[in-house]
Amino acid sequence: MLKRKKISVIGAGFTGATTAFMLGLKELGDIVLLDIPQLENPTRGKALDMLEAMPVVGSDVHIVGTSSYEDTADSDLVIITAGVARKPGMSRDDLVNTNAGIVKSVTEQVVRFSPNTVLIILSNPVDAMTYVAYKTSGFPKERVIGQAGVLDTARFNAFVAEELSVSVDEVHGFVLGVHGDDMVPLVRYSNVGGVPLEKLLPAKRIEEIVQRTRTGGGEIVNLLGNGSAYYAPAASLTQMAEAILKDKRRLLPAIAYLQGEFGYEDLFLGVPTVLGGKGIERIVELELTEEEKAALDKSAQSVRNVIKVVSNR
Ligand SMILES: NC(=O)c1ccc[n+]([C@@H]2O[C@H](COP(=O)([O-])OP(=O)(O)OC[C@H]3O[C@@H](n4cnc5c(N)ncnc54)[C@H](O)[C@@H]3O)[C@@H](O)[C@H]2O)c1
Ligand SMILES: O=C(O)C[C@H](O)C(=O)O
Repeated sequence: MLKRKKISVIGAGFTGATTAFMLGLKELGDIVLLDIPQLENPTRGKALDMLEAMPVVGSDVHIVGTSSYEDTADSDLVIITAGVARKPGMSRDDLVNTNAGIVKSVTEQVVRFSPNTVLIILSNPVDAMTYVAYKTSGFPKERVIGQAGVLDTARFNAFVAEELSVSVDEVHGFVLGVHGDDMVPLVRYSNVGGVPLEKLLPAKRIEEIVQRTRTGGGEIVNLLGNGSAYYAPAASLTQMAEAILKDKRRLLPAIAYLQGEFGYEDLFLGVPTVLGGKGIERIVELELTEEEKAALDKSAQSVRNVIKVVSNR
């Protein structure tokens, strides 16, 4: 019999709990949901509630809630969502000091019990938090990955599908760069059923969709009033988890450590990657126009500015 995969989700708040549930629905493995000791009972309660949903959906997975890192031992994949979320009027970068401390301490505990795991980081500002997890873990670069591009691309795809009234299955966007207002939706590489997007929508409308994508997280923060998005982020984490746990080798945008790729050194940035059993199997370099490269340079600079804050702590 095949051994089930083990997935730990650290942080049992909105994104963590929703992700654990989606992982369960997709029967991707046994799940450990962890939060701080003060929230041990609610965390156990959430996990038990999810476990009781599994017979209804026909998923043979175990789900447990805990505050003890021992329960996460020997995970195949650990997803870090621990940290604070922004409120209206804040930028993701405003969270840097609080979340850097949380991500560092969480990563230390995780790697103690799961030295061979793959890490996916969600906590914001995520490009810099992925850097913190990388430095703290001492893991090889292919096993430390940040989530941004799948979500940013999903937002772009959702807006395009609505605009053209076509299936979301047909829309293939590509959003690279920082998870912030300087992200880079690559319109030239976006298509609908193989037809370049630029042939289907006027440039002005595409630019409006690009702008809405860039500020997509903030749009939800303003609507929610107290917290940030979690359904689409959880779906994005689940897609990445599936690619890794099933060694699917999907070409997805993810935050990866760059050593010369796209002309950047010692930097975590959203780029096209192949995700498979090892984590990041490879980075796919694209040919960029001068304008696209300038936009990616701006993106890289905004990540560097936040990493500087983290490095000087
Ligand atoms: N990268 C992305 O695309 C993306 C998308 C959505 C949210 N986020 C970020 O993810 C983070 C979590 O968002 P959320 O909506 O789930 O927030 P939330 O407040 O609902 O949940 C965060 C959870 O982390 C827990 N936590 C805090 N410190 C911890 C620690 N030391 N150990 C274990 N758990 C700890 C909290 O108790 C809380 O339950 C935020 O930083 C948010 O900005 C990123
Ligand atoms: O916008 C946020 O603060 C949360 C997340 O990064 C998002 O894009 O939804």
